Amino acid sequence: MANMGVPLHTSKHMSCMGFNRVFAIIYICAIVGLIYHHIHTLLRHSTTFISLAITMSLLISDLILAFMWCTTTSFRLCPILRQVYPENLEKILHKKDFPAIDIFICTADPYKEPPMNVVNTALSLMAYDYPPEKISVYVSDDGGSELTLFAFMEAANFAKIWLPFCRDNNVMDRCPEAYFGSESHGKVGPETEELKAMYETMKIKVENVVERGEVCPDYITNEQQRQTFNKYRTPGFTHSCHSSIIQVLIEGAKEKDKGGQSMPNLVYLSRGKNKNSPHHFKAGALNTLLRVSGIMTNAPIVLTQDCDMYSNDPQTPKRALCFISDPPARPQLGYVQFPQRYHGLNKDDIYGGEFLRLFLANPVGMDGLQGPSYVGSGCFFRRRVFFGGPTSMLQPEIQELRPDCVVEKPITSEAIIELAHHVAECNYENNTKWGSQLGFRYGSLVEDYFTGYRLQCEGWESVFCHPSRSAFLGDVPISLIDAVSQTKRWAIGLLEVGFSKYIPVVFGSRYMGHIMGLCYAHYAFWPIWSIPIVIYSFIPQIALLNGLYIFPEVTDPWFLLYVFVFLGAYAQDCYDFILFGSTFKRWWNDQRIWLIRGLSPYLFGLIEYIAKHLGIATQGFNVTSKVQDNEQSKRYDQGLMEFGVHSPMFLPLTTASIVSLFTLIIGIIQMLSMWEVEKSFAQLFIAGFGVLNSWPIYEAMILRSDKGRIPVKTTMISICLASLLYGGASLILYIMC
Ligand SMILES: O=c1ccn([C@@H]2O[C@H](COP(=O)(O)OP(=O)(O)O[C@H]3O[C@H](CO)[C@@H](O)[C@H](O)[C@H]3O)[C@@H](O)[C@H]2O)c(=O)[nH]1
Ligand SMILES: [Mn+2]
Repeated sequence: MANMGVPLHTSKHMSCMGFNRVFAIIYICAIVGLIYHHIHTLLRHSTTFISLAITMSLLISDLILAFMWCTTTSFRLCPILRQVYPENLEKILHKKDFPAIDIFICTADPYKEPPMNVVNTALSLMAYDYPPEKISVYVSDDGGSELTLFAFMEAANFAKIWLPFCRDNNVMDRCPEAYFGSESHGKVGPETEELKAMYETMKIKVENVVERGEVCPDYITNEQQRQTFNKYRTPGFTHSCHSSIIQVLIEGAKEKDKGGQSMPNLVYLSRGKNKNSPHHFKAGALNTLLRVSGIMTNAPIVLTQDCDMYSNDPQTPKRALCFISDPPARPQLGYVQFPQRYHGLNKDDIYGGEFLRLFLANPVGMDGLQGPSYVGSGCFFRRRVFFGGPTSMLQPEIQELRPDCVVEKPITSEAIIELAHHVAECNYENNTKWGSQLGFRYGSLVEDYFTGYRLQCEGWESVFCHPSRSAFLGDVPISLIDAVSQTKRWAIGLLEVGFSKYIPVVFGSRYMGHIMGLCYAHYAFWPIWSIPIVIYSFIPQIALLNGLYIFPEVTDPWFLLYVFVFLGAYAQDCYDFILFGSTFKRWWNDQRIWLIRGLSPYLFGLIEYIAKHLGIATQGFNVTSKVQDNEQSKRYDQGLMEFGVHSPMFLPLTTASIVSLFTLIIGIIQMLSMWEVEKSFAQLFIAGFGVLNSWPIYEAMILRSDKGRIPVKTTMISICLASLLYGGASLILYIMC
């Protein structure tokens, strides 16, 4: 935009857009051809039950793959890249007119999310290069743990030195752990060493407390603190059953840092819970944060952060402001989303933890439409979006929570504290619109996706901002079981939206247009990828072992169509990766993890979702562990896949890899003895591709002896399953023919 000649942001279409559109048309023709071929085979050549069943399963697989390809393509039709110019901000908006920001940090379990890490995240955000009196940091502790509170009491003290230090030395890494762990801190001078020692002391103290599981008496310095900690020790207090606890740790208006400047507010909150009322996991925590912050500061801008996502760039709020303070550019702008990026990924990213598509490529694609979806962290919202659509404001149940209400009393005043406790109680939401029409939406384990989707359906737009220096950096799972468990939770959450009355292809398309509807459908139906992946991992192989050829011969022109469809999709996927700055090896690992997800978390997610609907099981929000085990980290850094434990989630993987290997060996022997490669080539190729992808699995089964290898039990069960599959299939064939 041009505001008095100085732009705050600019945008341009990505140069690949034209190519993407042309390629999409060609590829659609190929898909139509393929489906025609299947139907033709089905009607003409499927004379037996077996051939009918096989053709049907291939048809279903390819229909699902085609649908998913269409949804993926909708991200490629209108990608745009943006530039922001935060240096121009103050030419347009005076610093004193910057809007206030309420920052929310969620944590849920002091043993999976070490309080010291949460503290680091909070300190990095408090140290933003932004007027401190306009920042309030609210920490939500769903773990209801005195350990977390203790860590934050320590952090409040440390902040008084840390904030002026960052400001005076113009530090970039404002997360202490990152700063002291990097090279840059050596250059500043002796005061740094002193500060580092202080930080280490705090860290040891906090880690000590966590290890003991309680705050020991010598760490409690005054009567007020004792009373606070006693709240956690009253009889009947458990992390899932207690009344709300709110502690103002820094009252910005009253306290000054060591440099004499004002400070941001820092508020600790553990919402009330009891066993009989649902707490809605993170969405519930965020809504409580919205209300408590509404009562205390009611800033017009809200930033939500996961506890591991520390700030990597102090300019970030100003970048967000470049969009928010420029209403003509996007009149209905509801939020500015920064990508989730991670530190500590291993070189080739074996678990595809970067989620390049999810967090980078796809949002860039949606940015050219109505804007990216919300991904749970690193998102600056206008508070107003939580109270109805842009033109239809919804009233909250009490006046004080209106987004335009101005708070006049200090945050520690008795009236404010009392009301804050009241809105944080577990029964407060009964008979209100919270979670259905107000705030973050309930009903899905991926509250972020669901909330963003509902907001965009209400008419809100969004913007994707991804400066070259990552705005935030978080932790990634470093073992396969953690990675697949996380994806499984997402899969269940996504299906909860996909098969609800909000089904994106219908509901979303109606309110946002078909392309946006397809984008949202892409996520909602992620888990159904498991159907074709499972079919292609077993059927061609088992068929070949039984002498059935199910694809066109190499000399058949239809074979060329298969080659085009396969290579086209893979090559474009790889091209996208390189385009977004990744590497070939990372792409290769990403396509492997996609297959693994199809065989494991998507599949289990689908099954558990169905079980839940039949009333057999329920799923909670299993927090991803952010604790680093040294030995595990070492193996992760070497790029080894970490299995280590026996889990049913691994069985489809290991079984499929055994079946593929066996098929490849038998197939090659057959080929050498009969020279009939034309017929079996496609199936041999699929088995070979499976083997290539399964390499780390064979290694972990046979070659490795470290703790991360596949347990013998898992291998044994998979061998049995593979034999059963083969035996069962042969038996059916024998009976039917
Ligand atoms: O009952 C709960 C459960 C979780 N959390 C917090 O939610 C955040 C995300 O949890 P995590 O275990 O790290 O899940 P991830 O799968 O890594 O998170 C991704 O997926 C979630 C949806 O499943 C989103 O909420 C997140 O923002 C997104 O980063 C963490 O800060 C937790 O402390 C709560 O506050 N209360
Ligand atoms: Mn996380």
